[in-house]
Amino acid sequence: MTYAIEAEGLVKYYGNNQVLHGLNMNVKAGEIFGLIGANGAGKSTTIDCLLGTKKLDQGTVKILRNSPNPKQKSHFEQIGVQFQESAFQNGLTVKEICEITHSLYKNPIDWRTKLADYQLEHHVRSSISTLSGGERQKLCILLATMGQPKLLVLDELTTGLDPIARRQIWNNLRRLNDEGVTILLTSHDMHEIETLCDRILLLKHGNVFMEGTVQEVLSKSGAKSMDDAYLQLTGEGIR
Ligand SMILES: Nc1ncnc2c1ncn2[C@@H]1O[C@H](COP(=O)(O)OP(=O)(O)OP(=O)(O)O)[C@@H](O)[C@H]1O
Repeated sequence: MTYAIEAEGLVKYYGNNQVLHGLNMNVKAGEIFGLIGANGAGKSTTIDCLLGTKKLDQGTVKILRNSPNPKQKSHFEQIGVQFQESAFQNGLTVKEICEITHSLYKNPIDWRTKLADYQLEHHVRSSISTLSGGERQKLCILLATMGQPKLLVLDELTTGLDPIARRQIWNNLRRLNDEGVTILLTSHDMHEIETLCDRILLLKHGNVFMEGTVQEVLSKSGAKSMDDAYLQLTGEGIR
């Protein structure tokens, strides 16, 4: 079995607040893996620790068989990342940010041919600040794929996207996955998780609460949908 990510015993504190409590997590090469959990469960922190953009207090991570090191260009070129809030420099146009990102990689995609996949072809000369939230989100995902990554990491993938845009993104991700790209994503949209993910890990208070295929999680919970399974498993019913 080849793993794209192997993480063992992850511990992370912010000051005195322990956010990850010895988390173990493996993502198989070629799968779409969903990290789910309530607000504050530690999903973004986990992703940061896996990527090495935040320092672990304890534990080990192998990502594409190496220790995470965002400064090691040849390794990091293989990992495409879309963070929750992408900071764009003020005033840049779509074309400019694409050209800048393109120049960072050894084997970049021809981004102009991909704009239509993200419904951005009419926005090439638009300033990023004038894009809608959903358009900006799509641009983030396009930029994350610029270097032809082996692993794509997407934090809150389709937040703010309308149902059509969401499906367009899902199709794009499936296509990338069919081409061999491993995908790690977080989402609060259980329908999205059910539709896309081969396996999921439910994080609760910084530890594994449950993991398995969507089918396994559904049958363990006895629920018919991931939405119901999520509410039942976490016991976080609506009051
Ligand atoms: N830089 C930070 N400094 C201090 N505490 C932090 C920091 N970042 C996150 N936290 C805390 O760590 C906990 C986990 O946060 P994290 O962002 O990892 O959760 P999450 O599961 O991604 O949440 P959400 O679904 O709301 O995005 C939260 O209690 C949060 O307040």
